[in-house]
Amino acid sequence: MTDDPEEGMLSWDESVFRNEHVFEIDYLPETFHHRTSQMESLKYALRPAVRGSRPLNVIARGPPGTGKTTAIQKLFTELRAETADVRAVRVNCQVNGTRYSVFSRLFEGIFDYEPPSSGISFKRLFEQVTDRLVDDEEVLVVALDDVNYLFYENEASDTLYSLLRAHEEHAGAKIGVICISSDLDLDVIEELDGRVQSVFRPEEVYFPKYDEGEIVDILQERVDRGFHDGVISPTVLDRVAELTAESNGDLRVGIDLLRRAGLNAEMRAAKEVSVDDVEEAYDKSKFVHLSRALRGLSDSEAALVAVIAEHSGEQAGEVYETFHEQTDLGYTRYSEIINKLDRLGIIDATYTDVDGRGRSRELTLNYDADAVLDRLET
Ligand SMILES: Nc1ncnc2c1ncn2[C@@H]1O[C@H](COP(=O)(O)OP(=O)(O)OP(=O)(O)O)[C@@H](O)[C@H]1O
Repeated sequence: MTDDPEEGMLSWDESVFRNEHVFEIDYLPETFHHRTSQMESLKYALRPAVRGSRPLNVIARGPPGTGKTTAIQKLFTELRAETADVRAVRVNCQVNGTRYSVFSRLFEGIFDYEPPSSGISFKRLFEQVTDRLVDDEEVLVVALDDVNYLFYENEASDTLYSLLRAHEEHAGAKIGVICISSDLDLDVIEELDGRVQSVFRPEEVYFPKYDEGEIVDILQERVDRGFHDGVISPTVLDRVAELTAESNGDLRVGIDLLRRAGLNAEMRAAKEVSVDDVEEAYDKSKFVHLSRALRGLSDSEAALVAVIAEHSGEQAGEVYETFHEQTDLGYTRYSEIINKLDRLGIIDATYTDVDGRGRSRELTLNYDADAVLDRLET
């Protein structure tokens, strides 16, 4: 025992973290446990590409934070290492929500530079992509990540039609498509046009929620890489896993919790993370899904979220007046945005009977208004 009050405290140049980078959003984990069968199914679908044939199409579905993107990234890295004759390109549809921008990203993935910003027609963009594939005898594997966003923008059928029928326009073009969706209410096949349904016969790969034991396993690995020994006790890790499981099993919550709890411990100059550090961190970490959904919104969509935050529980007609004053947008666009926000789970838009005026939609915010407004500002 010592009376030194500094005992057990972090000094200025010390950190609880061994490698904070492993908690960042774009960190690709080296080990990927509990996804063996999904990886096998995806490999089975992509195997023909390695032999120079068109791969099988795939729909990968599962709730947020269950490893879908990670699986594709790992697979694409392996594919690229295996052969130079396959181009594997992942397109983030939350950011590229139209057929044109999806093809711009494919162009970039194939040519390694962006298409001319002066704007070329879609037809020209499409031709350049397919010409190059045929000339170089390359197979293209496209992962449409967060494909649900293409559906919200009514761009899904056109995009898939162009990809899946590319060989009809340009003989010899070989393209396989992996659609990744975290919207479990979206029936991808059902919502496509008949002309697309007839050519899109995907293999289905499901990513279930991780259970608490699996979460502990996966996070233990992150803890070992990210923190110094003894910083996270088993009790603390169990609490992190419990809170992650409560947040729909979204692993992003657990990873964010570990990082924030580590920062909280450092704030106290403590060498160990306590359960209180975790509880405090959870006030912010529980909103990672919300933050991600808000980040992908356009200005007018974000404007409507802000209006609904101030008018939660009101009828769509009343909310429209405020929205229209602020943005000058018409009712059709307004309705489209409501549908998108509803499908993203940011709001609930439910039909109710209004006295004497028939049925109208009531708009309710699904999150705490201050939490939403804070995140819209940053
Ligand atoms: N089995 C696993 N092992 C290690 N890390 C994992 C595993 N599964 C997921 N992760 C981590 O969890 C986070 C979320 O994973 P990922 O982005 O792959 O989920 P997703 O299913 O694509 O989510 P969304 O549908 O919201 O896009 C990432 O940081 C990823 O590194």
